[in-house]
Amino acid sequence: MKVLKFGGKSLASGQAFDNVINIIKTKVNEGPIVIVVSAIGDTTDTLENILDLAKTKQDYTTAFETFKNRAYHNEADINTELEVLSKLYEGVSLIEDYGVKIKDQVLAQGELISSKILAAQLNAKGLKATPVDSRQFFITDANFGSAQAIEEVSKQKTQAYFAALDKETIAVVTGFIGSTDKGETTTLGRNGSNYSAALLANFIEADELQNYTHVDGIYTANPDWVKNAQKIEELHFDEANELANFGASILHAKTILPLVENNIPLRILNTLNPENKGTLISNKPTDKGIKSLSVQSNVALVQFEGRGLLGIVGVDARVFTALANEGISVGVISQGSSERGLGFIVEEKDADKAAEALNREFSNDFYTRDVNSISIIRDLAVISIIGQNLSTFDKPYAALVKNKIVPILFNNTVTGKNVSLVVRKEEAKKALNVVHGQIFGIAKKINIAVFGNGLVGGTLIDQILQSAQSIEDKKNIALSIFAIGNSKKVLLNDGGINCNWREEIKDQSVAYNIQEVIDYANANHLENLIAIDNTASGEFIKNYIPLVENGFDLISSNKIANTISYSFYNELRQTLKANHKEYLYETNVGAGLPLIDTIKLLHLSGENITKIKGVFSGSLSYIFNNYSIQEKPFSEVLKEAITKGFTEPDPREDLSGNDVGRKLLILARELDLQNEFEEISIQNLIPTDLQAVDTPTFLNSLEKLNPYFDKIKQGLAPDTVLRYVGELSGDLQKDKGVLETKLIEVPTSSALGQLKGSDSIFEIYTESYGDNPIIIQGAGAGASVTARGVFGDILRLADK
Ligand SMILES: NC(=O)C1=CN([C@@H]2O[C@H](COP(=O)(O)OP(=O)(O)OC[C@H]3O[C@@H](n4cnc5c(N)ncnc54)[C@H](OP(=O)(O)O)[C@@H]3O)[C@@H](O)[C@H]2O)C=CC1
Ligand SMILES: N[C@@H](CC=O)C(=O)O
Repeated sequence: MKVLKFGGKSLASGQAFDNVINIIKTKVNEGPIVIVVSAIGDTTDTLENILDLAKTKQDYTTAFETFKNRAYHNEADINTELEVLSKLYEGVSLIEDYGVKIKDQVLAQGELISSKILAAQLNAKGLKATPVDSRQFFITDANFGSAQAIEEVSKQKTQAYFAALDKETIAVVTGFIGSTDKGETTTLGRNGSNYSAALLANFIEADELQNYTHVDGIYTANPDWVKNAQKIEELHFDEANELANFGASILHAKTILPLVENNIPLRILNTLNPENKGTLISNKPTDKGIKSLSVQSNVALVQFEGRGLLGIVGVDARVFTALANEGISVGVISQGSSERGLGFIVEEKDADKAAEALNREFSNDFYTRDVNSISIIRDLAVISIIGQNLSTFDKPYAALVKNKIVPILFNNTVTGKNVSLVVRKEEAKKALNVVHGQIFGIAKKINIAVFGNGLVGGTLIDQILQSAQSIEDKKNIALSIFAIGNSKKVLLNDGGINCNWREEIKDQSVAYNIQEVIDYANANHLENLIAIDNTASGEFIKNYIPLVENGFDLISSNKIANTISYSFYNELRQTLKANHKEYLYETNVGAGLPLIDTIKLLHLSGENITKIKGVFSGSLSYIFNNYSIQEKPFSEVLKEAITKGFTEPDPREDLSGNDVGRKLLILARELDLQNEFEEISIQNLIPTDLQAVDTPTFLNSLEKLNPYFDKIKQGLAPDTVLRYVGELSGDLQKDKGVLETKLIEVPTSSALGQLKGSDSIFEIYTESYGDNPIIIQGAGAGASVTARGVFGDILRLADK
């Protein structure tokens, strides 16, 4: 025998109801079945609302008429139930009050109607079915509203009923309701229909209880909140019990126990997807480990503090007695060993009542100043990690802090198998996703905002979109670009921007400021945030600190933030530290070459770097490598460098030597030198008349550069070429180094003279390496190598 239980939602819509009939038709061919039903759809709420209208002397009759006229009420003879309701409502409206007994009688009509309608429908489809009022065999205590079955007598009556029932007839039994031994109607409380089904399965020793819901089974987290939540195939009774205790809405602790007694498996199934095998809960051992995350929203923290409470016996007892007297249930509890304060979680609706009860109880202690405050923090949520012990809690906790979510409280259960975190309600969804990703090893989602979609930024976006799937497959990291911003507009998509971004940015982008992007990320609960600066803007860097303070890690190809004042450089790093955020900028020197990381590691390991010199600029390398040996005008070679994407957006940043100066300064600061940009000796290669004009004018006047550079070239000695070099020297153990950039003449046969294309070369001299420097050489400019370098920074951050 199988017991099939159908919830209210399964019976509410046409499609679901048809599925219910089809499921029953199929199951009845496989063996004997008994059906348990809840009230249809929102019936229970509606009946209660009408009751309240009647109590408050409002027009309850219109609402009751609407209820009676529901189309599906024509499908069975439910006059008795409607008559009972009519009388009860009339009585309540007369006396303007009702008690729990009346309420139970009213609500019970929902299940009675439901069982009649389903039985009638089954009969109409040629199956033999009868509605069964469970009040005749579920005998309960008199705890109206949340009654408990008296098992022995209920079992006997149930078995007697089913023994007498024609074996061919399908019983459609009302869930949720019972009666006292005096015949008064009771209801079985929250999840009552599931409890009825479990009791029935126990009493008739069913082979399985199949609970048809509107979801495919139990998930690792609520799939409405966590997109990649996974269905759990099998659970042990103990694990299901834990889940039920922590508020999994499908389960209720008291529904598991009757099944455990007779070892009856419970399968959670979906009426709308009956082919799915759902979740099986049985006594079969399952892999140990974390099973699920649950969230309890709408809770508040009551904080009770008193300096005079240390060592006083009985304070906690008074607190909880005062709450118990008000019928207030307490969740997470926290008390430090100092005994100076006690914090506990209650449902939001009970918070004021709890505070009032404590104020009353401790009024005298306020007077003596032993108690000094009772306060409430509202709008909280509790996230429970079922199956988590503290020994492996470090990663989810660190991930939360990294995402700027610091739990207000956390505790673990005495069994050591569950951890509960109290967080702000508005952070709950993000927190749930962060913890879920960490615990279940499901692709860690990285949400990226790219600022600057020019040569480097645009190439980076394309690279990310092309590689995202393979990175997710190989590294379990899901990269999602949720924002692309330029100097005027931003394109936003919390689900991830796709390959059409160039079109979309034209049609769908909007004017913005940085706070709007931050607000968007928060409103959409986006976790693991990275902001990437691919601009060359001195304005944009003003956004770095707000971004860090709002939970973003930073990556930049833009060199400005690292080369303005040393005080900003320090302030940024302090902000990063205070907010547990990272800033990576490997492409600031040598584009995609691994230079900054190498210098950082050498310095950190205590290696004494004595000098760094070389050709730092990819564009100037390209320009002088070619101009020195080709018969082309300087302006033409410069145009080639611009077209190939080697130069800065304004190429004067390169020709002025500033870009090389910045790179030198960035390396110097990696060595803890505190130089300022103004202290760099820079040879500017731009004739004075072209230094102050705007960028378009300069770009239209490139030929004016030719005489200046021709003269330099003509002065070259035989077998020499021009190279623009940078050098960091001096006593690098002191506060400041000597930084210099200049155009020099080198033998064609020398290492520098042999450079080709846009190659940069960096010679790093250290104490251990002596006269043989570490040499790093390779393409020092170009959108694609630079974007690849930025991509490397993204993966470094994502891996942390
Ligand atoms: N090219 C290379 O080889 C290397 C470049 N870099 C660095 O990469 C960065 C980008 O260079 P590149 O792609 O060539 O530059 P581009 O000029 O091609 O692109 C710059 C982008 O930044 C945007 N932008 C400008 N100001 C702002 C602002 N205030 N807020 C938001 N967006 C802004 C521009 O928007 P709009 O179109 O609206 O103006 C544009 O989308 C530079 O900092 C450069 O130093 C680093 C290493 C190597
Ligand atoms: N314009 C720069 C690009 C990289 O920083 C250069 O030429 O090196």
